[in-house]
Amino acid sequence: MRIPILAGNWKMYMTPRESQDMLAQFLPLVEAVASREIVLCPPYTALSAVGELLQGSPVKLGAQNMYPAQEGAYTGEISPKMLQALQCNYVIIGHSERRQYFGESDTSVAEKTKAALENGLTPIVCVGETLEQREEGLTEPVIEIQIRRGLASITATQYEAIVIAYEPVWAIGTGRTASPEDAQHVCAFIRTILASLAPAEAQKVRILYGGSVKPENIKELMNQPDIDGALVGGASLQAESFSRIVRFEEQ
Ligand SMILES: O=C(CO)COP(=O)(O)O
Repeated sequence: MRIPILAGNWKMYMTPRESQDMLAQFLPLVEAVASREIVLCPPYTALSAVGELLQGSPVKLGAQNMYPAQEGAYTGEISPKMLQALQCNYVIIGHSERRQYFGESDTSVAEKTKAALENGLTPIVCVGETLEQREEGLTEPVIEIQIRRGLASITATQYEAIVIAYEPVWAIGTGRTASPEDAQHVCAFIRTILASLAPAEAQKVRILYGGSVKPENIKELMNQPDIDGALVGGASLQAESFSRIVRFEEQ
C-alpha cells in the first residue's frame, strides 16, 4: 500500500510573510485529512518560517534543491545538513527548470539523490520529456535514460526511500495537463524500469505526476493505479486550491 503524497512546489514565489498568510488559511483546511502525506517546498528564504509554522501539523517540509556536500566553499549553495537542521524531510532533485535554466544533468541528479538519502532526506527525483521529444516519439527512451542515470548512485534497497515525479515539461505551467491515461502510461513505464533496477522495491516507490495539476483534474489523476500523488506548482500557492488538491476524493 503506497501512501499518497500531495506536494506543493512554491518555486520562486512566497516571502516568509506571504507564506504565513497562506498557511494561516491552509492548515485549518487540511488538519483533519488522514492517510496521505502533505509536503510544502518553499524557497530557501521561507524554509525556516514555514518550518516553524508547520510544527505540530501533519504537513511536512521540503526544499526545492540542495548541493550534494555537507559544507564547504560553495558560495550560494545550501547543504543537506542545513536542510536537516530546519527539519526538512523532502528535497526536490532535478526539477526540469533546474535542468533547463541551471545546467543540471542526470549526473548531478545522481550525486544529489545519493547525498539526500545519506542525510535522511527523501529525494523527489523529477523526470520528464520536452514537447519536441514527445512529438518525436522519444518519451520512453528519454525517461528511461533520466531514471537509469539519475538513480545510478543508489543501491537497490534505497529505492524504497525515494519518490519519483513524472513532470512532462510541456505540461508545466502551461495549463496543459497530460491526460490521466497518458500520465498513467508513463508512470507505469517508470515502474517497469524501477522493477528492472530494484525488483523487490519497485512496487513500494511512490510515483507522482506534475504539470498543471488543479482541483479539477486531481481526482482522475489519483484514480490511476501507478500515480501515487502530485507535485503541484501554481495551484499550491493558494490555500483554497491546494487544500482541494490535498482533499482529492472530494473533488
Ligand atoms: O513544475 C511543477 C511542479 O514541480 C508543476 O508546475 P505547475 O503545477 O504550475 O504546472
